Amino acid sequence: MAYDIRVKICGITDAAARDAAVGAGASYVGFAFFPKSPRHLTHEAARALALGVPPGVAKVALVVNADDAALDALLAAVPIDMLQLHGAETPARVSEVKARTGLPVMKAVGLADEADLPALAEHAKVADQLLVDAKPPKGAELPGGNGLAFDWRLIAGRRWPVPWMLAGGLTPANVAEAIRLTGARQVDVSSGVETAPGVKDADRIAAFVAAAKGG
Ligand SMILES: O=C(O)c1ccccc1NCC(=O)[C@H](O)[C@H](O)COP(=O)(O)O
Repeated sequence: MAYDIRVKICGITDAAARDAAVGAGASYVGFAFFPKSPRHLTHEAARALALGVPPGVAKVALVVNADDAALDALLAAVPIDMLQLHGAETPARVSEVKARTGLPVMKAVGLADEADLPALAEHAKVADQLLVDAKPPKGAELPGGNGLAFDWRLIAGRRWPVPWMLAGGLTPANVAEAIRLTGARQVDVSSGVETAPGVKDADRIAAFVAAAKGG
């Protein structure tokens, strides 16, 4: 049976991956703007990729603790539909970014244990969506996109008053079980559809979307 699960393919770095994501039925494509990331894009590269995304597929820009000048420059250069704040942004900063940009904002919150859950509730008061992700290990280079899962039982049965997306260590092999355990209606993947950091694989993207949608 096929389910109405919405999929985001994050960290797209080339046209082949973008087209694979769109062709497979992804609802969102994510572009990363974080220079330490193997998925980092220049504004020029992102603009070219974004212009090839059809209507109906949301273009998400992932930023980390971006200041106003960085956001202004990004949005002047790249046609974006949603911002994903993936750093230590506070709820107040989420509100500021929404007001300044006029774009919907998805706030990523990393989970390792129960102590991390209140941050989700706080951000749910201001963000348009939540990205419920694994907390990066101490000292990690990247605040996300590490291919690590958290214990999905932490959020089983929990709900927030805004749409949310499950992320962290998802793969074509485990995404159906993750959806079953958590009740997620949206899922996000980066590492799990790559052959190497930053190198997306079209077959893995297709397999992930099919597995997520129950097909
Ligand atoms: O992907 C990156 O390199 C990255 C860099 C800085 C902040 C976030 C980053 N990625 C976030 C994601 O790709 C996803 O939204 C999420 O963390 C899941 O990633 P993965 O566990 O690799 O599927």
